[in-house]
Amino acid sequence: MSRALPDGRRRAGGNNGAVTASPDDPLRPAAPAPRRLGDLAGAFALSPAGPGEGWACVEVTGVSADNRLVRGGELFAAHAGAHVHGARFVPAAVAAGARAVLTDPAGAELLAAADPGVPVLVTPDVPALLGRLAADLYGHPGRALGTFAVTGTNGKTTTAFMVDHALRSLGRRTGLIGTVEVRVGDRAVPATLTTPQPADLQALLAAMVADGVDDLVMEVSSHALALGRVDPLVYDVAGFTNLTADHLDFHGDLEGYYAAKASLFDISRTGVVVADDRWGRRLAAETGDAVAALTTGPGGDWTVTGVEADATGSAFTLAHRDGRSLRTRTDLPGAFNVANAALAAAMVLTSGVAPAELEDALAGAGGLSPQVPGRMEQLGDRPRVVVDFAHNTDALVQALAALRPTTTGRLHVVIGAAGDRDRAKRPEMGRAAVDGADTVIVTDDDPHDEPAAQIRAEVLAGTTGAAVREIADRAEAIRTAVLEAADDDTVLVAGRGHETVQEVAGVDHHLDDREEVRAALALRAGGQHA
Ligand SMILES: CC(=O)N[C@H]1[C@@H](OP(=O)(O)OP(=O)(O)OC[C@H]2O[C@@H](n3ccc(=O)[nH]c3=O)[C@H](O)[C@@H]2O)O[C@H](CO)[C@@H](O)[C@@H]1O[C@H](C)C(=O)N[C@@H](C)C(=O)N[C@H](CCC(=O)O)C(=O)O
Ligand SMILES: Nc1ncnc2c1ncn2[C@@H]1O[C@H](COP(=O)(O)OP(=O)(O)OP(=O)(O)O)[C@@H](O)[C@H]1O
Repeated sequence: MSRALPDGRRRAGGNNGAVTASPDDPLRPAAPAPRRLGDLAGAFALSPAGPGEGWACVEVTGVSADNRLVRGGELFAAHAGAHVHGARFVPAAVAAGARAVLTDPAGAELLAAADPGVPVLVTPDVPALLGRLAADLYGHPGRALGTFAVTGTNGKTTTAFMVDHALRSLGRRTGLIGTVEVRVGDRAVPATLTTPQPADLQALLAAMVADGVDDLVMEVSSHALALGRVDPLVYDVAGFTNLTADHLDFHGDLEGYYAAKASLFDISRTGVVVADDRWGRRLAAETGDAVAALTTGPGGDWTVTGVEADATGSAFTLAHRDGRSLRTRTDLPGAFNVANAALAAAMVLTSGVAPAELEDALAGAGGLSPQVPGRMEQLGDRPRVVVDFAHNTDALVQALAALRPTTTGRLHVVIGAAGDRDRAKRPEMGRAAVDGADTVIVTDDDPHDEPAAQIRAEVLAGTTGAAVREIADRAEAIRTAVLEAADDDTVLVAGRGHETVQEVAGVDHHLDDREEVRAALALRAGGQHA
C-alpha cells in the first residue's frame, strides 16, 4: 500500500524483498546487505588507523555503538561518552563478532596499545556521523515509511499512541517508538530511551520496513534533538504538544529547551503545533505555512469546539479554517487529553487523510482511546485509583485538575521526585500536590545516587499543612493511601506510570506502581485493613 505524501512524493510501502525481519529480535533486520569498508570510507571520509592491507574489502552488515548489542559481521562504533570511551569495549565487541571498528582519534590512541585484530577506521566526530552512516548501511529505511513525530514536554507518549491508533484504525501497519515501548507491527518490546541512539534507530527502521510497516510514529525527545540522534530522518508530519519547565539540568534554561524542541520542525515537511501556551504560539509564528496552529479555544488554524465531557472522557469537534472538520471522542480523562487527541487527529489529517474517512475509522475503533500504560490508567473504582506518569509540575497540576471534577469524595495524591536531576522542580511539585489534592503522601521515586531523604525534604519544602505525610517506602505509601481512602475518593499515584524498576544507588529494584495498587486493592477487598 502506498499513498501520496504532503509533498506529492510517493513511497514504497512494506517489504521490498531486500531485507527480512529478524524472527528473534524485532529491533533489528535479519539480513542487511553487506557493505565494503572501502565504499563506506570513500562515502564518509573515514581514514584507516594503520597501514594494514585488505581492510577496504572487509564487509560489514550493520553498525552498533554498544558492544552488548553487537551482532556478528557488524561495525562497532566506539565513541566518547559522558562516562567512558566506547573504545574500551572493542575487545568485547570483537568477541561478539564485530568485523571492524569506527572510532575517533582518542579511541584510535586507546586502541594503539593492543591490536584489536580487525580494521579500525577513524573520523573526528563519530556521533555526528553515526546516524547518516547507519542510514546508508541499512538503505535509508526512513524514506520507505510515512513518518510522524511528536515532541513537547508532556503528552508525547499519549499523542503518539493516539496517532498510532488512528493510523491502525485506517488499516495501516505501524511502527511505534517511545518511552513505554517499541513496537514493530504486532511485536512490542519495552523501551530503554524515549528516542533510541542513532545506530539503533536506523536498525529499528530497517526492521520496520522489513516487517511491512507503512507508517512510523515516534516520540522525539529534546535530548535526542539536541544530540542529533534522529539525523538524517526527515518527518512527513511533526506535532508539538506544549512546553513547561523540565530537563533544565540538560538544556540550561527554557530558551535552550525550546530551541531543541523547535528544531524538530526544521527536519519535518509539515506539522501541527498546539498553540495554547506562549511557546506553542511562538513556534507557530516562527514556522512556515506548512505548519498549522491548533488551539483548544479560538484563534488557531485548527480549533477544538463542542467539547462534551462525561464520566469516561470527552467528545469534541476538530475544525480547520478551510472547512475540513470531524467529530470524535477520547475516553482518556481530562482537558489535556482533548488537546492530545485533537493534535493526533490533526496530524493524521495533515498527512492527507480525508476527515470523513478518519471520522468513520475512529467511530469503528472507539475514538482516540488507546490503552496507554501508566497514563491516567485507572485500576480501581471504589475508591478510584489512577496511576499516572506525571513527574513534572505541569503534568501533576493537569492530572489533579482532570480528576477533581469527577471525584465525589476526596482526592489523595502519592508523589515523589527523581534524584540527580532538576532539583528546582521538587518544591514546585510539592506545592502543586497540596494545591490540587486534599491529602498528600510524599514518598520515594528513583533516588539514583542522591540521598532519598534529601529529595523528599526538598519536595516537602513546597508543602504546608497537616494533610501532608512522609512515607519513604513507595509500596507502603501506595498501600496506605489506598487503604485509607473512602469508597467515593480518588487516589492518584503520580510520577512513575509504566516504570517497573526503581534505581537506588546504582541498584535496580523491581517496583511497579500498578502491581502495588492492585495488591493494596486486593488487601482492601479482603477486609484485611483496619
Ligand atoms: C545524555 C545521554 O544521552 N546519555 C546516553 C549516552 O550515555 P553516555 O554518553 O554517558 O555513554 P557512556 O555510558 O559514557 O558510554 C559511551 C559509549 O560506550 C558504549 N558502551 C558503554 C558501556 C558498555 O558496557 N558498552 C558500551 O559499548 C555506549 O553505548 C556509548 O556508545 O549513551 C548511553 C548508551 O546509549 C545512554 O544510555 C545514555 O542515556 C542515559 C541513560 C540517559 O539518561 N539519557 C536520558 C537523558 C535521555 O536521553 N532521555 C531522553 C528522554 C527524556 C524525557 O523526555 O524524559 C530520551 O530520549 O530517552
Ligand atoms: N497535553 C498535556 N498537557 C499537560 N500534561 C499532560 C498532557 N498530556 C499528558 N500529560 C501529563 O503528563 C504525563 C506524561 O504524559 P505522556 O507520557 O503522554 O507525556 P510524555 O511527553 O511522553 O512524557 P515523558 O517525555 O516524560 O515520557 C501524563 O501522565 C499526564 O499526567
